[in-house]
Amino acid sequence: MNKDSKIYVAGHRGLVGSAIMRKLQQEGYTNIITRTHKELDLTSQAQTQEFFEKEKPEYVFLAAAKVGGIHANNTYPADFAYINIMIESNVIKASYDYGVKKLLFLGSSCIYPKLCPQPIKEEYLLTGPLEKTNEAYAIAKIAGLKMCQYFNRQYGTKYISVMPTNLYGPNDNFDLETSHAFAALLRKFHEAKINNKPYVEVWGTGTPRREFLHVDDLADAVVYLMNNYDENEPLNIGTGKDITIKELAGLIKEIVGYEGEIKFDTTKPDGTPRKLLDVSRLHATGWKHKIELREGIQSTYEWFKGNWK
Ligand SMILES: NC(=O)C1=CN([C@@H]2O[C@H](COP(=O)(O)OP(=O)(O)OC[C@H]3O[C@@H](n4cnc5c(N)ncnc54)[C@H](OP(=O)(O)O)[C@@H]3O)[C@@H](O)[C@H]2O)C=CC1
Ligand SMILES: C[C@H]1O[C@H](OP(=O)(O)OP(=O)(O)OC[C@H]2O[C@@H](n3cnc4c(=O)[nH]c(N)nc43)[C@H](O)[C@@H]2O)[C@@H](O)[C@@H](O)C1=O
Repeated sequence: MNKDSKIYVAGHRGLVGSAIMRKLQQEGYTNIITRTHKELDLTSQAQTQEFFEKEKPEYVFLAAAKVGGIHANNTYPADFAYINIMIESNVIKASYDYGVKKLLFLGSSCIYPKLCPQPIKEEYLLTGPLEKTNEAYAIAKIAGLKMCQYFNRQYGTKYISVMPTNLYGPNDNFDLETSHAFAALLRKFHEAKINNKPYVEVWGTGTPRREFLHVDDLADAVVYLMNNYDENEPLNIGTGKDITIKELAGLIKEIVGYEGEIKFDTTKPDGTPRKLLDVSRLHATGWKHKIELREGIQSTYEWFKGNWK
């Protein structure tokens, strides 16, 4: 990308899209175009085609999607499959039709089989059954990354796909029903502290292991990869380190300064037992994360206290 290349960030107000915006602006990119969901519904083929025809972006970061935590994924599988497949199909096809030079597609670590060997290498894709709580979303994301590869093969496009681990940071979704674990736990411990609640409820058994990456690191990685990665194979993005949900809850509790108890609600699902990414191919590109988890929790908590309402 040149500093004046026309860059479309789809989903620019979300957790990932807003971090990509900050990164591009910091690095001096001056020609970024955006549309809110209300201005452009990417599930509409007609609206998407019209937008690409008019704007003709040169580079596309596809960070618009229907996203949510374990409960949302498990409750609304039709929405997760339908909306994501529509957005991907429309943006990928319009990018081809209107000559986009390069597109970066955001997948997710949940595309890998539920009981994969750990750490998960990119080649384990489609080698076993998926985790049921997010199967619909995973199927949609697999369709997206495969479609990128098929367009590259048939039409010679330059589409790359990345598979990030669980993300957190500013502009996350803190709704307790639909959010991911990190955001929910940060809010729960904060509210329990200010309301003097005797305990915080953590879903599931606390034994599942997850890998957490700060979204500013993710944005740094995707801008770097847009400029430096051209392979057809999807690339994992993570830290290469994981912890249990119980350990995460303990860390957040400590950083928030909450002194009550933690209770586990085992009526809630655990999801996949472990999904630690193998990041050796990512490291071989020359990129590595910078923000460690403790520091990331601290800065996200500061952001949350100042910005979340
Ligand atoms: N969060 C995570 O832990 C992870 C996220 N990812 C991937 O990163 C990407 C972004 O996720 P994240 O930032 O967390 O999600 P968010 O929910 O924070 O943001 C999604 C964005 O997509 C927009 N959007 C949704 N539907 C439409 C639509 N029909 N038309 C136009 N825009 C739409 C939303 O706009 P609006 O707000 O106006 O509705 C919002 O800006 C996704 O592809 C996700 O799979 C991958 C791994 C982990
Ligand atoms: C990124 C990834 O995110 C999703 O997968 P997930 O990692 O299983 O999602 P999660 O972050 O919501 O939960 C992680 C773990 O944490 C536990 N947990 C404890 N307490 C709370 C809690 O209060 N809220 C939530 N949501 N989970 C909690 C929860 O029970 C589970 O064991 C995919 O659907 C898919 O969208 C995807 O790609």
